[in-house]
Amino acid sequence: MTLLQLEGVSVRFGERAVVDAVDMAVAEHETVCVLGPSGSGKSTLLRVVAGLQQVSGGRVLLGGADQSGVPVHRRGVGLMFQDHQLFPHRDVGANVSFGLRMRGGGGASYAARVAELLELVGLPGAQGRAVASLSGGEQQRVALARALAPSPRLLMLDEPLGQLDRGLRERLVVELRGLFSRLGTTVLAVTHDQGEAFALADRVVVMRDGRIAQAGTPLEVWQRPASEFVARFLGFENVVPATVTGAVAATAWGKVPVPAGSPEGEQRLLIRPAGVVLCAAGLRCEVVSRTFRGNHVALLLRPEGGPVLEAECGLAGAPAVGDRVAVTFAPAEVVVLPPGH
Ligand SMILES: Nc1ncnc2c1ncn2[C@@H]1O[C@H](COP(=O)(O)OP(=O)(O)OP(=O)(O)O)[C@@H](O)[C@H]1O
Repeated sequence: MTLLQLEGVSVRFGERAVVDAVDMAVAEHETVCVLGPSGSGKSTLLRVVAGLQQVSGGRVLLGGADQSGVPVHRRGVGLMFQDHQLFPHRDVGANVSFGLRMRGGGGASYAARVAELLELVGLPGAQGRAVASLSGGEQQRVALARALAPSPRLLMLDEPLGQLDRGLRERLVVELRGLFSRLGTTVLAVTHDQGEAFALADRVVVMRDGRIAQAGTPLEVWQRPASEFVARFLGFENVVPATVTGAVAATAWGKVPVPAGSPEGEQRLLIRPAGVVLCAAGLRCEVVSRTFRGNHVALLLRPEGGPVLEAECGLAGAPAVGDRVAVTFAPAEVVVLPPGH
């Protein structure tokens, strides 16, 4: 069942279309992350769904009902912003119950519900704590409890973990995913951090200049970026012009095998770092840098021809900076990118 449907939604500020004829759907119980560089229109899209931003064209439907003219508080959506917007002078309990008061209802039941929500977000018994005494991560949990309090049919998160340090973000993202799947929450999140989006989402939507550049599962988008823009946005740097003939592409790095059925002719080629394989004989390179990344080593190589290459190798036997190595290319990690963009 589709919960949220955007049909040709546009938002123009003056001449400029910040959101440009976007079609998008979010199914019930699904988590969709909108991903894109700063200024690509992500927040504007969320604001449209929430009813905080008028559309210049198109429709927003929630549960099949057109939302034009429906005010924010009648849409049944929960919002959590980057700067969590907690009331600094109220305690945790008051901040969470604010979410319930907005909806109205019995005061007596608040205490039990607040306790339940704090339990849910991993802050049991924190009702009486001052907001100012909480760490950034704890404040984020309170903001989440507040957003979840009225049981919104759609929870919207804008850069939910934006200000937290990386370690904490990685932990919270796993917790959030578990929580949303337990609660069956439908989530629309926006972030510019692809790691966060990929960890959280069932489906990601990559935006560029107000348009959807690609939509798909994290795996689909990661494995088959639809354009050079998406590939580079995901952090892939090994992209070069190539002439594809059959199963081989001629590039500045020499001949590179491509997957069977790849389009022929003048193309752009992406080689994921895992596809740049150290070997005894092949394209000769010098190791410019190496970075430990937990379970592998990321290498930057300067080949004898062509631009620098990003490669990956195992921890054991990783070459040192300045070493001379040779590489070949694994076709499974090579993608012929569609032209344009
Ligand atoms: N009220 C407004 N009036 C004019 N321009 C606006 C307004 N709101 C947003 N914009 C512009 O629209 C563009 C998209 O903004 P938006 O906040 O949606 O992008 P974003 O992808 O969420 O970026 P970020 O990741 O930096 O938050 C930006 O260039 C912004 O300056």
